[in-house]
Amino acid sequence: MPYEPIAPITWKDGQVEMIDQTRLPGELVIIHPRTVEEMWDAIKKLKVRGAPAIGIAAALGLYLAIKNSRAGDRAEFEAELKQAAAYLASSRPTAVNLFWALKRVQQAVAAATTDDVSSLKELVLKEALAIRDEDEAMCRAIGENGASLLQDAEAVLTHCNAGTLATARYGTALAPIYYLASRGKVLKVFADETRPLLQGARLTAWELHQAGIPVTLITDNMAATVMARGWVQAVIVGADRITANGDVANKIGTYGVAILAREHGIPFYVAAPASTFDLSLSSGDQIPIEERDPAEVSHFGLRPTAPEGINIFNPAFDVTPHRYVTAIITERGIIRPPYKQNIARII
Ligand SMILES: CSC[C@H]1O[C@H](OP(=O)(O)O)[C@H](O)[C@@H]1O
Repeated sequence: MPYEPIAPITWKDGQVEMIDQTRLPGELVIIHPRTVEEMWDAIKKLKVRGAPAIGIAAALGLYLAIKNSRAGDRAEFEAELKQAAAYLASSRPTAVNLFWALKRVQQAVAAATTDDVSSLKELVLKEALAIRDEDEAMCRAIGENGASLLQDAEAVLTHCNAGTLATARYGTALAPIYYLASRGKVLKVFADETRPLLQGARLTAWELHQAGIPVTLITDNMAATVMARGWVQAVIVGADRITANGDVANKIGTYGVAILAREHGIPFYVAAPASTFDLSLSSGDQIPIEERDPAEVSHFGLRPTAPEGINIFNPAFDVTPHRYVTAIITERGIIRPPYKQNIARII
């Protein structure tokens, strides 16, 4: 039986079941957000994180917000739903999947033929679960589509975590690695630790090790040496938002890895579902970049690693210009330059 990567967020026995990713790799802790406020907090604090997983969490957060609604009619119900969507949208600004999912659930309710509030409540949950199920299928397809690009490689480098923990299951950047492994082609993976929150060390290394895939953890400043020594034949990363021209917002540090890959003649692949594309933005300089608590940079847990009172810059994402992107792997196929035309054709 091929290895089945873990699903980070599901709906089971009438409640959200979610891995608290801030507790990994030391402990596998399952939590059950019961209110929209608890879901907002889980997204904000990266208990659930990764663009597709954030979208699923937001959609389920909408259901938590309205499941006990006492709205007297459809108009009141839709007003409550809109208010909850605005609240969840305030949790994190960069991953477009969050906004895409909130909009999709609201549109499903708007298109409903019933005015019965109980039926509309059920519809919200049904749409949230459809988003989750479809994301799992998209990740499988990304795995299959991406495999053709990696099948001749021995090792790849990845940044942050775009694995099963960032999606419904299987991941985006790690999906081709899981797909190939299930067919007997086991790639080696070099995982950037990915400061400051260490998604690579804590999450990518953990999930690949669980899957029996040989993973080597490196600090972010080792990527150049790994490439210079010829140890990797490709780089593959996820994305939080891709604009109409193919610019890619992803975890801070991705842009630097892309430049290093270009310098070393190594292909730089981005893996993402269609729900990560934002065609309303023409280029990456329009993408809102989340800036987080400076303490994430100045402390290692509770231990200060920088003097008090200094300036700290802590953007959670950067933007890689499309010119550094070799190809974008989606569930609909592989998109190559010229990106503006080919994204418009495929997405
Ligand atoms: C498959 S989307 C993964 C994407 O999201 C991560 O950001 P965060 O951990 O802050 O949610 C990172 O940018 C990953 O590449």
